[in-house]
Amino acid sequence: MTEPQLRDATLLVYANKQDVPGAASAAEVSAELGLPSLRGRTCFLQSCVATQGEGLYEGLDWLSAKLNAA
Ligand SMILES: Nc1nc2c(ncn2[C@@H]2O[C@H](COP(=O)(O)OP(=O)(O)OP(=O)(O)O)[C@@H](O)[C@H]2O)c(=O)[nH]1
Repeated sequence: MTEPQLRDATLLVYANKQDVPGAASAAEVSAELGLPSLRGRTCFLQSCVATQGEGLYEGLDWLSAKLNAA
């Protein structure tokens, strides 16, 4: 995401399997990916439990809003 060619990219990251004991938290995933240090980039990390559908639409709603605004 730091590459100049990706300056207009929109990135949605799912931190999945939040129901699994010991799963990396959303904050841990974000830190591991270096998202907090990204400047001037459009990205969002959504925690989710894919098998139960939790968090999926929230992430897609964010993505949809960003793409519609672009
Ligand atoms: N408990 C739990 N299991 C999940 C979740 N999402 C996916 N799984 C399970 O994880 C297994 C692997 O799912 P895949 O869709 O094959 O994902 P993958 O990327 O190929 O494999 P992984 O790296 O294990 O996620 C399947 O048994 C899924 O049912 C979740 O949110 N919670």
